[in-house]
Amino acid sequence: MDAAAHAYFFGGAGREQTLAANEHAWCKDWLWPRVLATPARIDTSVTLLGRRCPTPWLAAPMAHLRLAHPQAELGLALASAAQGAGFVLSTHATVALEDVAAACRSETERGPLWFQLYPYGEREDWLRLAQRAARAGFEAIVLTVDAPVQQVPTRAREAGFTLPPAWPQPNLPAPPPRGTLEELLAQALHWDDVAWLRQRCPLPLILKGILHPADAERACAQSLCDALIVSNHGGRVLDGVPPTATALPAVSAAVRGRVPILVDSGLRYPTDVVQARALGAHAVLIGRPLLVALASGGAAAVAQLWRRWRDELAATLALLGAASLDDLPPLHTELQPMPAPNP
Ligand SMILES: Cc1cc2nc3c(=O)[nH]c(=O)nc-3n(C[C@H](O)[C@H](O)[C@H](O)COP(=O)(O)O)c2cc1C
Ligand SMILES: O=C(O)C(=O)c1ccccc1
Repeated sequence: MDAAAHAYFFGGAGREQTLAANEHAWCKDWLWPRVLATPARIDTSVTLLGRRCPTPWLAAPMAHLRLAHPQAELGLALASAAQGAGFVLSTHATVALEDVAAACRSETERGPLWFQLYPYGEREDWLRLAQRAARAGFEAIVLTVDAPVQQVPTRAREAGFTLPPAWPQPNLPAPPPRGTLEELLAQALHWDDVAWLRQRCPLPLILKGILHPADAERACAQSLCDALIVSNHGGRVLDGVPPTATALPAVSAAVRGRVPILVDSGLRYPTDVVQARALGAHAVLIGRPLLVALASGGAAAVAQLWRRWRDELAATLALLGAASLDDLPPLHTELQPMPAPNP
């Protein structure tokens, strides 16, 4: 991949403080292992929106994957489906959503297949695209709400990143705003737009990009979503916002079990998934590690990554004495330093 594309994929907003903090924040609480308690069998599955998922992770929606590898979104989706991982297709994908759904259909042990929606154009344009995704076989719409205004990552700007001419983007609801601030502000989504879409959307609606517990409370109180994703967009939108590991417990407390919570940004090891789970998330999305795999070896490398993650998650659970993710104790109570037991 060329240097400018690399800067686009791996960069963040501003001075990349949030980008850096995301990864570190997953290692704040210690995992307390249990000995002589190894389960005979480990189950890595979770239940999400009434569906059994073989693994607790999905590939995060990422734009323009053809820049990373010619197999692009098709390779990432197929390898994910084959390894029991979920996949979220970006509005800015370089492959038609129908082709992605068709490629995944024959995988029997696949994870959830969701479509990420950027609400360009008019409300009817968003709805038409959601209906198209439903017809193709997608199982939910992920509405990204955290990036009404977004700039190209600092290092990508410095590297002069631009998309090649005639770049394929077959799933746009309408032409995206060209990028003047006035245009972006005028097109920004508001709560009443979410309510409008939710009433008409043929699929479960998931809000992506919640960090503030008050926003989570509002989404739940007004029944505006079927699930929400705690995300800071991998540190790409507003530098200086908290890492998601910091926001997650507060969001989880605000949600009070009303909807399932997913989280992304900075998860790099299966142990981070255990931390996320213990802090209140039901499942996670993984972004850039999959880009590394896709760019280095296409679908085969992605499949290898997911297999390694599943093995490592199973090993982690075994060492914690948990037979499944449902069997884990909550981190912040049981795994904080505890008073020494009486001798
Ligand atoms: C290159 C790139 C493109 C992205 N494109 C989108 C997108 O089109 N839609 C979206 O909702 N999020 C997009 N994201 C954000 C990811 O879905 C996700 O929130 C983030 O990458 C997770 O953090 P991680 O990369 O640290 O795992 C993108 C992220 C990257 C790195
Ligand atoms: O780069 C991104 O993170 C992203 O979400 C995006 C937004 C608009 C166009 C392409 C990607």
